Amino acid sequence: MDTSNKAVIENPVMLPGTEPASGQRPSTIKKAIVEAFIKLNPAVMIKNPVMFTVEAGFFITLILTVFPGIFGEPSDRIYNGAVSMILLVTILFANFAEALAEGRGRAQAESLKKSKRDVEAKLLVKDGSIVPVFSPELRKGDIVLAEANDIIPGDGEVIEGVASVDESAITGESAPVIKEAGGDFCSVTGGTRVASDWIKIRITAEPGESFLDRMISMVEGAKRKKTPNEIALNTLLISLTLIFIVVCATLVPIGSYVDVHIPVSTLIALLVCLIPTTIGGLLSAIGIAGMDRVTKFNVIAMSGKAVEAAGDINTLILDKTGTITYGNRMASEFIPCGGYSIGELSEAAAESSLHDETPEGKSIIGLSKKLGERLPTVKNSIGIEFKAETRMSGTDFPDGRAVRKGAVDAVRRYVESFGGTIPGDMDKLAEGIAREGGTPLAVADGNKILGLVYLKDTVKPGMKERFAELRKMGIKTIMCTGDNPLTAATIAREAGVDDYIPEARPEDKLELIRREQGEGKLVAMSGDGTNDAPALAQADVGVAMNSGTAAAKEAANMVDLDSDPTKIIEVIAIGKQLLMTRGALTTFSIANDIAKYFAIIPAMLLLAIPEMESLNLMGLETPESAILSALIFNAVIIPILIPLAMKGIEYVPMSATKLLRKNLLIYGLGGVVVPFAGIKLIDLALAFVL
Ligand SMILES: Nc1ncnc2c1ncn2[C@@H]1O[C@H](COP(=O)(O)OP(=O)(O)OP(=O)(O)O)[C@@H](O)[C@H]1O
Ligand SMILES: [K+]
Ligand SMILES: [Mg+2]
Repeated sequence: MDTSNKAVIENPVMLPGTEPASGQRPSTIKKAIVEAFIKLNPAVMIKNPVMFTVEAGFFITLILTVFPGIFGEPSDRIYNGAVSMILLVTILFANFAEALAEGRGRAQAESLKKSKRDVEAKLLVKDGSIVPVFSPELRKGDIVLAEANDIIPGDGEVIEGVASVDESAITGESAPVIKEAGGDFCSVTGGTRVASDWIKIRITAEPGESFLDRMISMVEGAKRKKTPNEIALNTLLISLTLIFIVVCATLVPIGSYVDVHIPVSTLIALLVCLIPTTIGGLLSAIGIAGMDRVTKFNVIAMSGKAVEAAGDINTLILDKTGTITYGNRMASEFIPCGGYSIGELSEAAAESSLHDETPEGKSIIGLSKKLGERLPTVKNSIGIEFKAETRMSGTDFPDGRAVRKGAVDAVRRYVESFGGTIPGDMDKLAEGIAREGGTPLAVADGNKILGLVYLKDTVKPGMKERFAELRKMGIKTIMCTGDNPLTAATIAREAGVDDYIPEARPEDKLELIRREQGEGKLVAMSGDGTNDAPALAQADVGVAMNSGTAAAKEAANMVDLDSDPTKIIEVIAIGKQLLMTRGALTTFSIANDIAKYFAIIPAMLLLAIPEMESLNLMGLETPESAILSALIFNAVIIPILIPLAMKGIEYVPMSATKLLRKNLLIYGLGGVVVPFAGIKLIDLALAFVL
């Protein structure tokens, strides 16, 4: 596979607000200009009622340019033409902003599509033979073989074998990752490549519904739905537009009553200046650019709503293994108790893991082999699969013997239910392991506990600093783990989370989220396992680790390609930025319109009653040039604000009230002052040119 297949998400560690505003390639700009014209189609424009109103104004003034007397009274053809052209440019500017934002996503989608080519798959059929088929023909449930250098033909779960897989086509990360059956590392993504060895994969996605498909349609914006926040704002903008249409229309009878004739072009100019065209023109670009920024951090957000919700998160709940830690819990030591020998323990531990496909189970077999243990035979024995509910796994032998291993409290209960006793030294030894942050597994043969397995896992680096950052943002972090209280406490301390909940079953994780939400909080959840899926679905923002299971990724509304649980920090910042940018530009747009009103109304009156020269407070040249200047300002403010809309307002952690005051001062007051200066300058320039 060539390296151009990388989904170039160029600089994953770039912080929000630091990205270059004008980092557009000329070809992207050229495409956006063409798109801006295509979007003039009224059937497309109607989706944006504010700009559609401007377009209607454009058509009316265009007609007036050709037939100046069509509405009875004669009017100035050149003036009508000027208004008409400025309106056209205003619409084009707004369309350009949207096209530019969409273009970025499309470029990303293109590089993703390159990794989504149809490949030949090795379909395994019932009689064990291999039939070559094309990847689009694969259905959910099909079993395929993927060997070294094969492109994995679809999303699925490894059911047999171990292989290293190069996922750079999707994650941009060049180091191959190990994929194996069982546990939380069994999911594979179509389009990635087997680097060595082989695996058998059960396909889990129907054609066209794969992870890559969802990713492409997301970054392409094809399935982009308006978020609740956008819908609310849109309603406000439509209401304002309707109000101003009524206001401008009523000026006609009022004018004729006092025998003042107001030209239609002037009325339309006034209307366009009054309706919120700045925010109306930039609104969708702000949303698209926000999603795009999330993708830049290697996070695939399945909805804009989730990104916005991230901006208001109060609580972050994290799974431990595979999320805060790397999740390759490896057996590192056998610690016998109750006077049993290490050999007896090692044998029972291996027996209990005969059918256990999880990394934990396999590593126990591995350690046992290393200690020279001969592996017991599997013949006729029955595997008891590990379940998050029972927190145990094991083997039942034909002679009635049952060996189990699992969380210490679970095995204790199991043994006690068969009338067994607990070795006196077990708790102390288990405590020792847990205190070091390890996970102790107790091993039982029938109703006897033979000892413990020491499972080691490593906390991902940099967690403490990142959680401290979340604290500064006012977000509470809670680690929720199936592990025992002591191990949980140690890892919680090491990672620096605010709180932890040990011995949590999947329903406990779900319950915790519901409880927090019940208190009116917005909750984010990071997780990787199938047992995290219900919680990921319930959370307002569910972030699945890319290393996690298909179920987790399916349930979540975001997937972090780097499997970094603290990536939520960037997503939160982007969400806040998105909400702030939208709020600030709305404030600016409305403040602007008020200022334009005061510039244009005196000019209108002057046009009708030239004696009222005292109304010309701004000292504008002629009434016509005053109106055209206001209209030109109204148009050019859109492209001037495109970089801000795309880049977003920089988010600095501070209290909400402080933030509001700051933004009101800058964008509210600024919005009132700027147009006066701008209109005056344009008026001077017009006088100079004409
Ligand atoms: N293969 C296994 N066989 C027996 N017991 C296991 C096995 N794997 C894990 N356990 C025990 O079950 C407990 C719960 O494991 P699980 O992987 O479900 O945790 P979890 O709920 O995902 O929490 P987290 O991922 O946050 O640690 C573990 O702490 C361990 O004691
Ligand atoms: K306006
Ligand atoms: Mg887990």
